[in-house]
Amino acid sequence: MTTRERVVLDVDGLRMSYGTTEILRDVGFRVHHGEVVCLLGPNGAGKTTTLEILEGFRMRSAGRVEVLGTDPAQGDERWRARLGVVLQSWRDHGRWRVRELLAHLGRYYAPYSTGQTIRPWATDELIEAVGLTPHAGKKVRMLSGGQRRRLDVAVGLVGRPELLFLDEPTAGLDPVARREFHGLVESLSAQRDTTIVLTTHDLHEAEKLSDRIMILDGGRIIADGTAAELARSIADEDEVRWTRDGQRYERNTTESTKFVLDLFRRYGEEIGELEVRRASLEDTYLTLVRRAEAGRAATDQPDEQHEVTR
Ligand SMILES: Nc1ncnc2c1ncn2[C@@H]1O[C@H](COP(=O)(O)OP(=O)(O)OP(=O)(O)O)[C@@H](O)[C@H]1O
Repeated sequence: MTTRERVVLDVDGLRMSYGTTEILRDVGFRVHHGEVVCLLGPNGAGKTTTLEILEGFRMRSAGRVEVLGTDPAQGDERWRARLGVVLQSWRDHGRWRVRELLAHLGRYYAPYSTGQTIRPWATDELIEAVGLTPHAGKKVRMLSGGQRRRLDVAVGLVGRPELLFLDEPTAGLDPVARREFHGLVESLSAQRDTTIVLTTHDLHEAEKLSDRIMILDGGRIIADGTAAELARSIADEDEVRWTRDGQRYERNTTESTKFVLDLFRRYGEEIGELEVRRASLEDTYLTLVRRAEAGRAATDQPDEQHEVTR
């Protein structure tokens, strides 16, 4: 078995209720070593709940969950040290300075170093990787929102995790910070050592970063595949548009590459303004969620919600 085939996350029949409200009804998926998987879904679909269950922070109502071969409900410190978590909400360490905080948190991971993975990540190197070098000596409460988010990411990475959970990691980041964060995820993913599960509402980000996209809606995974596979599931035709002799043409085809090749063979340089358009991830996402919601509309009854603490 290659490492790429190793199952890192194995979820089957996962259910979760808050009081009488069932949030997750039947969630199932697998994630393999080295994959970057993005969990999409409308507000309130249960993405954070799912991540919290996988991270061992929240107890599920039913179903089978294995994370790095362990049920998170029984995960010990050694298991936890192999995970990195970037939560949606900030847990305050306002009085700490950035470098001190990361060095302090890093010490927890030192006993879990292995021959292959030196833990923790060297503090200044990590600070550099998340673009916080100019702010390394600042108190956390003096950081801007985006700088805090970078620190959140550093906290998630300090133990050089095998499996990294990122809950809306780029919320609040400016375009430059967002681009840098994407570079960081891409470099982690290129090494194929870190498996990454992230949630985002930025579909461009999802498409750019992930090997696979899962859409959670109505308590179930309603789609699971690459962005191209999901697009094919709603429309198996691409739209080809071109101009010739000042005239505009349009054609839908399932074999756009062959079609364009034939077009050039026939008309060569007469062809101008060629465009091949596949359903975007946004088109696909909206169609799949609308379809799923339409399917449920007749049967769903709104429930009362009760707060449940961890
Ligand atoms: N502690 C809690 N007690 C009761 N209900 C909760 C609790 N936490 C979350 N919920 C409810 O569970 C549902 C799913 O919440 P969750 O935060 O998992 O969704 P999400 O998909 O991450 O949403 P978003 O995209 O808005 O972050 C929501 O309806 C939310 O109100």
